[in-house]
Amino acid sequence: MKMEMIKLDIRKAACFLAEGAVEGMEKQTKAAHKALEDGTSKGSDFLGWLHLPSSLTPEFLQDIKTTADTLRRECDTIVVAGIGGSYLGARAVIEALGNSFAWLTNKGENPNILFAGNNIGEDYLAELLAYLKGRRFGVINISKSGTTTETALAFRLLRSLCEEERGKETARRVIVAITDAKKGAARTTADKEGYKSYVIPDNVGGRFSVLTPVGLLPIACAGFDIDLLVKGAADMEKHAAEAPYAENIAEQYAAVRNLLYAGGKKIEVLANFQPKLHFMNEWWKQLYGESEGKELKGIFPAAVDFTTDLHSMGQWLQEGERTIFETVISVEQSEHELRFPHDEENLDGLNFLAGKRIDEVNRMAELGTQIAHVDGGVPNIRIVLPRLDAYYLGQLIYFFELGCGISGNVLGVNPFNQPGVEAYKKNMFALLSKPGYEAESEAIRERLKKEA
Ligand SMILES: O=P(O)(O)OC[C@H]1O[C@](O)(CO)[C@@H](O)[C@@H]1O
Repeated sequence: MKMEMIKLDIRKAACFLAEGAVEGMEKQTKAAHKALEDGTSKGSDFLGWLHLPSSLTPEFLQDIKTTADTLRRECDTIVVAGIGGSYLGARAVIEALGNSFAWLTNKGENPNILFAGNNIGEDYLAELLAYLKGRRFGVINISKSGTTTETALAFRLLRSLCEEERGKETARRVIVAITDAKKGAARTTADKEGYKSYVIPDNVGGRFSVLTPVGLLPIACAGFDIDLLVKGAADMEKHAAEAPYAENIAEQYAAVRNLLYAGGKKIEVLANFQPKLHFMNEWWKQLYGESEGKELKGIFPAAVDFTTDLHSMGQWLQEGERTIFETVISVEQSEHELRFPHDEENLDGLNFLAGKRIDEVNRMAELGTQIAHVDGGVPNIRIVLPRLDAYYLGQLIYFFELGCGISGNVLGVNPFNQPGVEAYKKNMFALLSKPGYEAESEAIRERLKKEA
């Protein structure tokens, strides 16, 4: 199979900017990229993702595959417990590569991968436990900090059911922990129980961790090729390190989005025309949202699935407030071939499409949308993938990560922290009277009384 590089087309965005504006960003963008390479960027303790793809050894990847084989042999269902960066990357890749109806059509060749620990929904958890009862299930418990409430809660429930259903000894073989090297509940339990465990490197933040065991183990468990995924990322890493500005797609993306933002485009809408990319949207939203939304700055990352959402959000996108730009992930080739059917009666008047590839119709929907939105005042960036496979997803992941690091530096924020996430946690713990939060508990109760 011929391997190409994914492409970025910024022409329909650059036409909304002053002539030469993108070229004029070269110095600033290159400096922002260099700050990552030199380790002088804000948040430079968290640059472990930058050369991660090229540093993953065959031995390390083999170890992940061996663990995945054990889980695949011993489980018909694997629950991935994690939230944010501790599950979105794995889910994005698994859904992009998998059959859309995998959980219905699966005849046992692959375990079903389910996700938990990403909400506090009592019904969700109760229904999950009811489903797992009597099944040969295993758990991958993922938490960098090892202290996240949502994940810890799910893990308590899953571990106890797993031990109950499968016995303590088997549970030890089918529970795997991916967490900090030393601290946190997930680490302590894993060491005490003798679970197989992997370390999330200190210098890789959750949202940049998909190419660590956080993403690689669930993806390998689902039966997908992690060697190819990592190769795609490593090839993009090499491209980005060497390419001049005009050809450097991560730099170009970072430059254009910052220019659009400075010109009043406060919202970036990531769009796809393949339903399988829905969770890629979700992963991207966390990556850019947590990295740039701080110090009262940052593009708001929104996302849509087309053509589905053209029938719900299409009106707003076409004629709403002109503060948005669109970034479309475009896939050139689909994996199956299916043609538009002919109908004798032609009641819907669609026989003019009969015999055409459905993909061709989708492509025209994509082009028609681009023309309409650009005419409606929405700058458009296109990212083109030859096909949806592990190799090009690897490229896409690294492209987005690097683009994000560079873009955050251009914006002038620390792209690698997320202090704002603590605010809700602090209030929730105060409301639930967590030991150590006595003063906060009292203050928040007083406040609620006054506001009642
Ligand atoms: O892996 P952890 O430590 O459980 O964190 C999960 C997610 O929660 C956050 O820390 C926010 O609270 C994210 O940055 C992270 O991806």
